[in-house]
Amino acid sequence: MADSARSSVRRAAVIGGNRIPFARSNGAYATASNQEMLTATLDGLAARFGLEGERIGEVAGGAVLKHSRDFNLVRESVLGSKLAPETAAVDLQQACGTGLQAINYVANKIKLGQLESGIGGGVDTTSDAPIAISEKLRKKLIQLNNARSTKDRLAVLASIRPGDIGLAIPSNGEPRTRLSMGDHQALTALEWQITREAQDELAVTSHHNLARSYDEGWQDDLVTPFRGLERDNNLRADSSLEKLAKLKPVFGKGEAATMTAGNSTPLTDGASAVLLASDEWADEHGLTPLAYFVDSEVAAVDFVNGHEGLLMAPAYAVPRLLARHGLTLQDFDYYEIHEAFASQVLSTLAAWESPVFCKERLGLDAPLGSIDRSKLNVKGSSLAAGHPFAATGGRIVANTAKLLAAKGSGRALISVCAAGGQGVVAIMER
Ligand SMILES: CC(=O)CC(=O)SCCNC(=O)CCNC(=O)[C@H](O)C(C)(C)COP(=O)(O)OP(=O)(O)OC[C@H]1O[C@@H](n2cnc3c(N)ncnc32)[C@H](O)[C@@H]1OP(=O)(O)O
Repeated sequence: MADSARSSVRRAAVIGGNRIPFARSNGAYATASNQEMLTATLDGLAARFGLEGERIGEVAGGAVLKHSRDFNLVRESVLGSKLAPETAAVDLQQACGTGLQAINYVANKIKLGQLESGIGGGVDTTSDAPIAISEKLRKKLIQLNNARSTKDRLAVLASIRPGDIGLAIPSNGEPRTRLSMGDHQALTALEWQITREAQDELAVTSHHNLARSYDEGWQDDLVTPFRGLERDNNLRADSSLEKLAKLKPVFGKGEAATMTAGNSTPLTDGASAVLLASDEWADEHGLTPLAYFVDSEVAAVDFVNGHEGLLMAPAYAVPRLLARHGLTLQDFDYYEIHEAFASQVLSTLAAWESPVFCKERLGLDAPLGSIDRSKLNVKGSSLAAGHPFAATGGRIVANTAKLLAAKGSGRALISVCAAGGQGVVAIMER
């Protein structure tokens, strides 16, 4: 057991996690709701760990895209599940950091003695996205609802102009810059001189690693079949550099146009959940922890004024976490870096290797240095599995816990970039 895990007064044990297979949007789960997917995932966890009818301390989770009916999404999912109805639940949201933050929330409460057991996770669907009506029409409808007389109601109705009638469809854009996340990242990739070839190579490795993990039975903890799916349907086991080289760029312009549908995550639907507990609770339930959730850090960057790339916050969060634990970037057996885009991973790694970035932006005397790339996303990551925003953190933590358990002992670094210029990172150990 590594020092930082041992020194905690109470540890947050990761008992295990699961997820439904992830599906490309508008496909297998086109008619599935967030609640249906999260409930199925919670039921999967309950069945696997004998939690049916059991009161869990708290379930934390969320979705990035929510309908107004989903204001209490996690609690409603718990009520629909086989967990005891007395299980409390909370909704959290930090864009793609949601799942990892939910797990961090539960882990911290366990460490503080506020919880003995908890579940952290998340769900998202871009197929069942919440389409709203235009702002003007919405305001008129509120006036209509508040009108006290028929005359007032008719007056409001008469004031509605054809131009007021419209839809507000959620987009992948940053509200303050109006650029999509892909277009933002294309600029960052150019800044760090990340080539199309290097991005495609990372994408192929992700597909091959995930395909191998299925072949070797690693993904035996998925909740299957779910709506007919047995495995992530974005996975292309036959992915190759030649096939990826044929794809046209979809983000960025001119020399920034290096990102394609193949080296960017697809829009995805899915859910994940992870069971955490104190050592005592695990013992009482005859469950053996796979690993421990040691600590987490969050950072934000000023992308609005162009001071930093939108998805570069993990590059800042990781050194803070390393400093708190007296660790170097090389002190890890596994690196799980969420592949929002291949170039996001590569820009982050390049920044840590850069003496200028590390000195001027991180205030370090020496660069953090490079990582052993054979330890990176060894069972594939979001490029291959897909990225249902809030569900990615749970996928990564559950996978990392299994990796550490299989190895017997070791330490892993997790990094997840998020919209709004934020990043959530964590350390796990066994
Ligand atoms: C949210 C946060 O907080 C932080 C983050 O994570 S940031 C990341 C958030 N996520 C995103 O921004 C999603 C980005 N992705 C997208 O918007 C879309 O998937 C996209 C614009 C990149 C592509 O959309 P699309 O064009 O509908 O994709 P799709 O039709 O599936 O693929 C286009 C072509 O590429 C091909 N293709 C895709 N992946 C491939 C691969 N790995 N190998 C070979 N071919 C591939 C497809 O077969 C398809 O070919 P055809 O046109 O011949 O059918």
